[in-house]
Amino acid sequence: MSKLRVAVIGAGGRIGSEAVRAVEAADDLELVAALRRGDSLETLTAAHADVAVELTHPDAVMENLRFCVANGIHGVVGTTGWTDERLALLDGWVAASPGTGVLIAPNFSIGAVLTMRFAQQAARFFESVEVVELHHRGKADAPSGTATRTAQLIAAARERAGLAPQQDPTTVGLEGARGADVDGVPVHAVRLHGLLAHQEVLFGDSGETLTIRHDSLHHRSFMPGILLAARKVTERPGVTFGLEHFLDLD
Ligand SMILES: NC(=O)C1=CN([C@@H]2O[C@H](COP(=O)(O)OP(=O)(O)OC[C@H]3O[C@@H](n4cnc5c(N)ncnc54)[C@H](OP(=O)(O)O)[C@@H]3O)[C@@H](O)[C@H]2O)C=CC1
Ligand SMILES: O=C(O)C1=N[C@H](C(=O)O)C[C@H](O)C1
Repeated sequence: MSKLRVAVIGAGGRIGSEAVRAVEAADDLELVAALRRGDSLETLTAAHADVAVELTHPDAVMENLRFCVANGIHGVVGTTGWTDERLALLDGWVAASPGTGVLIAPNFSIGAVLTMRFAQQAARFFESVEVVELHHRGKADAPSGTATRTAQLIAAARERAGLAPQQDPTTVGLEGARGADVDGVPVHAVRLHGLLAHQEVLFGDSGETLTIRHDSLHHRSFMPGILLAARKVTERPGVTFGLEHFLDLD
């Protein structure tokens, strides 16, 4: 059987370089291109890539995806910075390229995907909830894509359960002291040398708290998710948001 032809865009980066090694090590995948900043996207078509793994920067991801989708190259996207406007744009491109699939995963690590799922399950049982994400100093953006997604999923679960919005009677003496408001869920971002990617979801109610914590200690933690997505995205036309849709979690 012929191997799936995979390219990595952002191959010189922290996660991109790990992805290059992971694709090279996979028996059923062939690394056909490894693009760094400044490399031409035409390399992807010249290399007949089936799938492009996009791991660059929020400023670069849209142009890269526009090119891939227009050329029928499936996308596996880890780059952050997703907004409703960006998703609508991508939806339009994909609609014009039938059969092409794009998976956007706020987090490729299985533990982080489970954290989001567990947080969704817990959300309706607790009066209050806050998210703390902690990352390395080189991170491009704040809050993390994972924290934003986690907060959105929690907020939706609370709303479905008919929970009242969280009240915060605190007087804020300094702007930012209570974090960012993501759909009513406070999200706090820590940037610390020595860390990689970590998240705590803190739930509280009368006389008890529940903390769900996940730690990515090495970029290897994202590789099984990336490889799985590369293998499955070719069978999933359209835009999919979240690796959980490619996993059997139930
Ligand atoms: N979904 C997930 O599970 C994960 C997502 N991420 C996300 O992935 C993205 C990258 O993270 P990280 O690896 O830490 O960042 P890095 O800065 O280490 O790597 C990004 C790389 O992309 C390169 N680059 C920038 N623009 C382009 C372009 N147009 N074409 C090709 N290469 C380009 C950069 O080049 P240069 O160095 O010259 O700027 C850099 O080498 C971030 O958005 C991050 O949040 C990270 C980890 C896990
Ligand atoms: O920049 C990172 O490092 C990470 N980015 C993603 C995010 O913003 O959620 C995933 C993971 O947290 C690592």
